[in-house]
Amino acid sequence: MKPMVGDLVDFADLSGYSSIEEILPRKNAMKRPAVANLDRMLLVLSAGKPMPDLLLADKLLIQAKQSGIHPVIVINKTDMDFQYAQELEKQYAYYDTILTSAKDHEGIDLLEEKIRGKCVCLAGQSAVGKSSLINRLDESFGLETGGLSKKTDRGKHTTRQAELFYVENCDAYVVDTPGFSMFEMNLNKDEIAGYYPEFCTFGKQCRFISCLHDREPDCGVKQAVETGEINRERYERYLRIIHSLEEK
Ligand SMILES: Nc1nc2c(ncn2[C@@H]2O[C@H](COP(=O)(O)OP(=O)(O)OP(=O)(O)O)[C@@H](O)[C@H]2O)c(=O)[nH]1
Ligand SMILES: [Zn+2]
Repeated sequence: MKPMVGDLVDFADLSGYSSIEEILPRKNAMKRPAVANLDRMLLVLSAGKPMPDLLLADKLLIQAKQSGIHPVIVINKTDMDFQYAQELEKQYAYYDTILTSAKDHEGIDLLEEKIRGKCVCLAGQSAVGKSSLINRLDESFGLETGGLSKKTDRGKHTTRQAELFYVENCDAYVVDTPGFSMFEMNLNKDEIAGYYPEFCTFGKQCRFISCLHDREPDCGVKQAVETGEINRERYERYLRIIHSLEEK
């Protein structure tokens, strides 16, 4: 077994260095970012540049739930577009969500509440502000942060590897991870809906137990999309995910 960030290990203290003797059993592990033993995954979205890739966000939320890790959505850069930040919050109304601005030191108290006494990772695209938020938790970390590429308006991938920090005033372990955009899911299309908290409520009204909420008649989820109880954009991205899995 290869060690992962977040692993608990038995180690031997040798002169000048330590050697891992055994990796202890993991309570969970995620593939992307590759981190073990998490209590929470903090999915960081940007309300300004770079514009959030919400398909990636939805896939990461599915992965967290599949791994048994509670996701928290952190909508950062609220100073750039507060209205859009609120729109995102609405779109993810079924999730635990906080609004922050690492630049203006806003919402850092909420972030502290979410991580207190826990082991968490910050995940998401490059340049959404993961390292900046960790710096706000303890300025002595002095993590390097990066701007956006002028050409593409995308992040520059400043953080290159996952790294664990201990935040003393919250008694929390926080993993900073490199931003990424590509994400392949290893799931069957009929499993996906079960990872959408809003679908679980309305799916009970579907005529068919195995309803994929796609082309089936009398579908509770589709009805809830029509009445606005389920966010249409979330639903349309769900269809993109299951159709891409069908093609595979
Ligand atoms: N306006 C604004 N800019 C921010 C905020 N948070 C971070 N930034 C800026 O966004 C850029 C990227 O921040 P990082 O903290 O490096 O982002 P990251 O998510 O760690 O990026 P990677 O390490 O590439 O994955 C930097 O120029 C930060 O100063 C914020 O709340 N508001
Ligand atoms: Zn249905």
